[in-house]
Amino acid sequence: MSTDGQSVGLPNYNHIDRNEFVHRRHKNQKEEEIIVCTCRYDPNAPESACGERCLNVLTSTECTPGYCPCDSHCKNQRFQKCENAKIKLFQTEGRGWGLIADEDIMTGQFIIEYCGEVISWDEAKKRSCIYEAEGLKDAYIISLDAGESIDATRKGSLARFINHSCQSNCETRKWTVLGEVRVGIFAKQAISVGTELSYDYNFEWYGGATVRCLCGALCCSGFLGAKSRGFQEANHLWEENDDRYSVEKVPLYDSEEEDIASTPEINNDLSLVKQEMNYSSVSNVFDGDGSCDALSVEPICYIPPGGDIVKMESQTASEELYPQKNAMISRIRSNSACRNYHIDPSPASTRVPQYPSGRSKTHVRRQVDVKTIGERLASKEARDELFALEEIKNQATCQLDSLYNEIRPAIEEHERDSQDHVSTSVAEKWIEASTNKLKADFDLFSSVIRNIAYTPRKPKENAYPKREDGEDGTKLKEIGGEQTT
Ligand SMILES: C[S@@+](CC[C@H](N)C(=O)[O-])C[C@H]1O[C@@H](n2cnc3c(N)ncnc32)[C@H](O)[C@@H]1O
Repeated sequence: MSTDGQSVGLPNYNHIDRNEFVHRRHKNQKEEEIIVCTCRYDPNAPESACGERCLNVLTSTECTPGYCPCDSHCKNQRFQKCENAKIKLFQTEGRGWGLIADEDIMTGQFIIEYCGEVISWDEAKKRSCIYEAEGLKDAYIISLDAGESIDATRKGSLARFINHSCQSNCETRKWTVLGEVRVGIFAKQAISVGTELSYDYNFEWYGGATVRCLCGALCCSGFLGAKSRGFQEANHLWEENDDRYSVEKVPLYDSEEEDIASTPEINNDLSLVKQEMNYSSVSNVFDGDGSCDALSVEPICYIPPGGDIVKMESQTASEELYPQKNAMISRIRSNSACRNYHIDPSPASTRVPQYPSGRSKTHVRRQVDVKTIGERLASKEARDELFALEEIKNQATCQLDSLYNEIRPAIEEHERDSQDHVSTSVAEKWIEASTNKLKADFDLFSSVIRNIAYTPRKPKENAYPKREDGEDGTKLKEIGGEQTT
């Protein structure tokens, strides 16, 4: 990467290429936790070395060096080997620094890791207060999960300079690397050299500042976080020609403006915000993640000089403590696994319901009782045919279930991110397994019907198991009576 010779005015931060753990040590990955894929390197097929079909890739986990069967050919160690795309720092108009592609980038390509200090959530809140008090305007904290965040304010990789866009060309994804979750920036689409990189911060807005978004996209929502529920509930957005109220003053924090408190009143020509708000600075915590890439903003806290942290529950409280300023913290609403493959989630999630904990429910189907039906048929050929077809059906069901479990994280992630396409290889695998299952079902059921209709039955007394009612007619009812519980 290069800075185009423009290091003057660069923010003061330390450049790092690896996360630094502040409140704990990096996990020591135990040998039994290492997942070894089944790929075999074939010099004639480069994709064989941990490409799209690699089990680890499918679960957003990097292969562990020394354990991958493809050894040095393994292509699934992009974070570890810093296989970054060529990118360049540049100065935007009004949004501070940004990054542009310094080469053509392919869809799905890993661009760079979002590195910083890994801190606890409490520490993130504390720091955001401090940054706020120090007057820092830009937010660099992203949340990893409910307990931890990455703060790239003081130490970080170049990913910290990627700006938000409502029509982004990148996304953040979480990957497990050597036992730790890491966040990477990936291309959502092909990106030509010279194009600015951006991702959707997906701010969740809980109150406080309204920050004008300067992404310039046609579909721009006007403010950072404007699409979030919190923002929409708190700020009535006025439709064109809606003149029930005239709004004279719509104070906004514009990221271009140096001194927010001295910003003149602005007549906002985008969506008019009903209520008057104080100018405020965005506290410097944000998130970047995949899809996701959600930047959530919530009121944080105020540290009285020498005092304890006070949680700001409402704007009123914050106004008292920080006249003209509201502290906010933002976090990624991030994926647990990335979208390395794309699949329509609906059939799978319908097929395998989940407990709230995320554990799969066993999907119980009351099946046609092939054994009972077979035992009651007089013809051995008919019985053998039924049992053989039942076996094929069971195998197809097992295959589909294990495939589903294999790619479940991705499917769930896909559901959250509403991706509109899936990778061909996974889609093909899924379609093949589903088709096999449907065909096996069909073959079995049609064989049952055919044999019941055309095969002589054993005399009632020899029938097994003995039925209470002993009526042959019940068998046809059973066949048609498959139901799901
Ligand atoms: C992670 S930093 C991005 C890098 C930043 N531009 C810099 O110079 O360091 C996030 C901050 O950039 C600014 N920003 C990013 N995208 C923006 C946008 N679309 N509109 C307005 N400000 C934006 C906001 O101040 C935000 O808090």
